[in-house]
Amino acid sequence: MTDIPHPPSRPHAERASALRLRVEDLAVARGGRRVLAGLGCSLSSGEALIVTGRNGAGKSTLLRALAGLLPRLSGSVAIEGAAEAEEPATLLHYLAHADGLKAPLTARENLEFWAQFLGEEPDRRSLPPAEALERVGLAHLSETPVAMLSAGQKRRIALARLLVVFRPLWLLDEPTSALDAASRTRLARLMTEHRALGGMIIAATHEPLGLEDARELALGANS
Ligand SMILES: Nc1ncnc2c1ncn2[C@@H]1O[C@H](COP(=O)(O)OP(=O)(O)OP(=O)(O)O)[C@@H](O)[C@H]1O
Repeated sequence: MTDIPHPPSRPHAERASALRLRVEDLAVARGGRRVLAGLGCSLSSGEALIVTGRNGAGKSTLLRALAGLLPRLSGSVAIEGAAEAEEPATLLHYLAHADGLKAPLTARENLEFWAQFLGEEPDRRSLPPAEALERVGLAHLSETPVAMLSAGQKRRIALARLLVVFRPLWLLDEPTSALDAASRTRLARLMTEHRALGGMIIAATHEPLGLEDARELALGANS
């Protein structure tokens, strides 16, 4: 077990509970073709939004645009209630299709890397890497190089990354990909806990995620 103390509470933690994501008239193109147009939605602390639609409908495109990884043709994405100094990118985690892990490093080392890389604002809701691994049921693989893990185990470490630095907005692209039934149950619990801490979740999925009271944004009618 890694002995890393919980970081102290900071004002950042208090502000997060009053945040609101507001998306207005968003348009995004991929490969020169308009994929999303006139899209609007809003999300407050504790709320979740499920993004659905057929293959190619634009779910990943939406998440990438919200994460600031794709330029907008038009429209706006704002996180209201954040301090001026806080860039939107520092208020969110983006879980992509790729797990973004360093194969030669152990599960624990990967999480320690992310905790140092992302953890510029200590928050009492951030978990030490060892505890984050426990929460995804991988404490026993803490010292195993990621290169030796299965697809589902890697996905669970990528999910543990969300826990080592608290960020209010989770953007999850098919988060259950490669997860077995027990891991899906754990993920549902983690999402419920994140919402209870004042977090917001937008998840693109083809499957039920066990997110209670989540609203749905169905893409694809005109794409
Ligand atoms: N890198 C890219 N370059 C050009 N076009 C792309 C690129 N990635 C996706 N697209 C196109 O953008 C559109 C939306 O793709 P996107 O990946 O957002 O769909 P999706 O709803 O997430 O699909 P899936 O359910 O298959 O994951 C598709 O028509 C796709 O062909």
